[in-house]
Amino acid sequence: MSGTLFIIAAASGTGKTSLVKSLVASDARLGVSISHTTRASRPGEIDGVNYHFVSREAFLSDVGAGQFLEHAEVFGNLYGTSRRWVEDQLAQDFDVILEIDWQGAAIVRDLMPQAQSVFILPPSLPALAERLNGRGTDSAEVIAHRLSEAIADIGHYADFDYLVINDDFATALADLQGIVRAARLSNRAQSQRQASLIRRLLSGG
Ligand SMILES: Nc1nc2c(ncn2[C@@H]2O[C@H](COP(=O)(O)OP(=O)(O)O)[C@@H](O)[C@H]2O)c(=O)[nH]1
Ligand SMILES: Nc1ncnc2c1ncn2[C@@H]1O[C@H](COP(=O)(O)OP(=O)(O)O)[C@@H](O)[C@H]1O
Repeated sequence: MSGTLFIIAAASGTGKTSLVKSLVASDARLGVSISHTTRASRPGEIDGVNYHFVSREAFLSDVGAGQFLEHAEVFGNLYGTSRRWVEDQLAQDFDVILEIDWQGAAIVRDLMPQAQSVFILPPSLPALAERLNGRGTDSAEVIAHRLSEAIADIGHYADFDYLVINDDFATALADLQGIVRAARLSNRAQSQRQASLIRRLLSGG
């Protein structure tokens, strides 16, 4: 049996990082992949905790070396998921969350069709703008760029297995916890079915 892979995506400012942080804190079997990025760190972000902050040259060299499970350019910066970390965690039966954009989600879905994907929606576009402004981490220009992409990002909602609305935070968190629980039960049922099939085949039945 291996761990379950979850993909979580949302337009910038929806609240995915906050939700994933609470989700992971509430569940010892769940870990979040720390992406590599060429984006500059925001005040308060820590290298190796929020992201691995790297130069464009180092990132492209890692791409050439096949280090990323997926990578994409988002808002003019490169982002990528470490292949080794994800594979190791899953092999050790830990569940893994990838907090990635819709392009990365499409790549991972092709590579690992068993991944469970969740798209998080904001309650409204004004609420999204308020959250991006309220976060206080980005310049007006960066915020405008993110908002201008929000509708296009949200347009990819139908590619995902689940939709969660992040209006009330506690409700959205409970929805995510429910999705994780259901996916684990499904994963367990599938491995049990395979195990019993294998037993039957090996016993000549
Ligand atoms: N494809 C891909 N996207 C990523 C990765 N890490 C982060 N992202 C996405 O890049 C976008 C920008 O992330 P970030 O700069 O942290 O801004 P935020 O979404 O406003 O918090 C978001 O959609 C993230 O989900 C990654 O490893 N791969
Ligand atoms: N349900 C919510 N209601 C109000 N504000 C929220 C909610 N969820 C998150 N936020 C706030 O919105 C801002 C953006 O959240 P963040 O997790 O950084 O979003 P994302 O990772 O999707 O860009 C943060 O200031 C966060 O505290």
